[in-house]
Amino acid sequence: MLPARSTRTVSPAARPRRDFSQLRRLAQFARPYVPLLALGIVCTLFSSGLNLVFPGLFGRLIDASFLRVGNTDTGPLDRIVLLLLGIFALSAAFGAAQSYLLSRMGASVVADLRRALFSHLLTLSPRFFAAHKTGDLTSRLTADVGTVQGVVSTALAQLFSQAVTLVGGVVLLFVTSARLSVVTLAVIPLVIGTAITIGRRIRRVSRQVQDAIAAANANAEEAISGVRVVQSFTAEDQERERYGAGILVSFRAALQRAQLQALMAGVMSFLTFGALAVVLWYGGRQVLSGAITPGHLVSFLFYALQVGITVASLTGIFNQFQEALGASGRIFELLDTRSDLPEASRPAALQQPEGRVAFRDVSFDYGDRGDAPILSGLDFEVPAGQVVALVGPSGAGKSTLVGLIPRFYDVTQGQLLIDGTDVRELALHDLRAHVGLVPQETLLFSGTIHENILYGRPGASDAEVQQAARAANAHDFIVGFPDGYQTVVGERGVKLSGGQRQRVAIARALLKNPRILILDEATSALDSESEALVQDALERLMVGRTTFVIAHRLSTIRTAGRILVLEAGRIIQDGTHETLMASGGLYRELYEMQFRRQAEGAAELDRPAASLTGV
Ligand SMILES: Nc1ncnc2c1ncn2[C@@H]1O[C@H](COP(=O)(O)OP(=O)(O)OP(=O)(O)O)[C@@H](O)[C@H]1O
Repeated sequence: MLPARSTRTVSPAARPRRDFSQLRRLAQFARPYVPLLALGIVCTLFSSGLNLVFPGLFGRLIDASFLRVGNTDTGPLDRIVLLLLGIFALSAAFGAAQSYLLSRMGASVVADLRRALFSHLLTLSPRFFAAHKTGDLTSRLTADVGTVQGVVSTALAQLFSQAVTLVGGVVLLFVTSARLSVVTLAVIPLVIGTAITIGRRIRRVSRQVQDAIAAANANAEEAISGVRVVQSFTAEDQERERYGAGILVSFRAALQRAQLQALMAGVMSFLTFGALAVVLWYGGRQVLSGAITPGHLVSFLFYALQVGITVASLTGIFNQFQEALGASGRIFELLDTRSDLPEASRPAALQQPEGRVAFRDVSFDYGDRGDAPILSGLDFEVPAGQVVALVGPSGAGKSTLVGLIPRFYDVTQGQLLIDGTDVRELALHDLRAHVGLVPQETLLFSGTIHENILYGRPGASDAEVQQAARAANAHDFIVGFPDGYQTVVGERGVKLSGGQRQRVAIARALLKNPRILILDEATSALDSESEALVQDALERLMVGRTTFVIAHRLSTIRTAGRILVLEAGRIIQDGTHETLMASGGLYRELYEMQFRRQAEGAAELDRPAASLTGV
């Protein structure tokens, strides 16, 4: 949730300005579709203009027929009805064209808005995603943008046609009978006043509804993606309650909104039809006194009805706009969020880096805890091509350290240099193009194995994909599937085993061919054959690259060119396996503990993770 989002207060003077700027921003999204909009407006003018003709014709129809009882000449009546039919047909055709054109514009604007929002989300940093729940973000992409869509397409179309009808209707009211018009229009300030007062409250509550739905969505998203954990802890009731509580909040807010909308509709309806009754009474007296004909009164009533319906539906549209302003506020809030990883205005070039990495007196904290920094005083240099194993207790800061290299976070103090250039001076895209990442929890995207490997370098040939898969020891198991490389892996790769997923991820990294590699070795159980295949693939992947391994396996640690031992965010030992074993200290302790466990053959404990990085 964004901090203080729903409780933010806006001074009354600031609100209209903000509303206006939001509308202007929405309008900017509509700019490419101005021709469509213009054509839509022309159709609206015709369709609504034609609709304004018929009350006048109705009046003439009355005077030409009902008041001439006994007259056998039906010519005038026939002509008027034919004219009416023609007008209705034309108006319907223009109305349909208008509806299509403006809806098309709305759908286009909304598609652009969704694309812009998603594309912007992808530029935001891990810090942002750590602070926002996925469900809340997807809710903005779906529910909020959907609300805006309603307005941009249908409500906008209605707004134009109602505006034309309103202006035209009022003019024609005066033409038909100025006196009656004054009586009718006296009610309009009341209508507008009500619309503004209640509308404002509707908007506030609408935002509460959207906020509550987003929060509930976020819970649902977590529970669904972690459904195995939920089920294994038989925590279904707890999750039901949590989601139910969120939905209750949104339900209550929605009820409040419905009450306000109902109140608005009721008041509007009474004001409109009450005014009509008054007109009927006053107009009837004028007909009786012979001041106007019955046809005139009928025309007037139709115009008044049109104007009344228009005013009432305009207030409905006004409501919709209020809702959409609430939703677009939430959308623009996201679009306005800037990444906390500023891009250099003139980035240094990084075409074919060697892959030297240097930490210069680096300190780092996540900025959310006031106490000691997570990393402090890191000062070391890794020559190109060296394999560095990071070892240390859980929470020592190993993952945090490697996360600084692709700039998921910026150092709080000091400098991180690649080939002598501060990473903050490089274009983020260039930097990351040269850094490969094989995380512990391999994430594959739903799609085929081929697509997942190709992710490493879109545009690579089939032969290159296969070559990478072979080097990653993945080719054999892939061709063993009936669909081979076209096998669909399921969401997050669930249809593959842990070891298979890792090897696909290694193939993906091989295809990317980065100069710098970050490897978080998996701690999850792999049988020894699978582990040997993964290990073999990893060794091939590391060749010739500067590699940082968060090492859990004895074999990796022994063969690493260098070992850095981290404790509480500081490097306390730096050397090779042999030198560190010789000098004693934390490394030897961790190593011996693990070795002992392995020697004891304790099946559950013999995984290196338990001792070298997990104590
Ligand atoms: N996104 C985050 N926001 C705030 N604090 C974090 C974040 N990620 C990690 N931390 C904190 O930073 C510290 C170091 O965590 P880190 O994940 O780097 O340790 P680690 O050595 O990799 O541990 P492990 O071996 O258990 O994975 C921990 O105290 C952790 O709580």
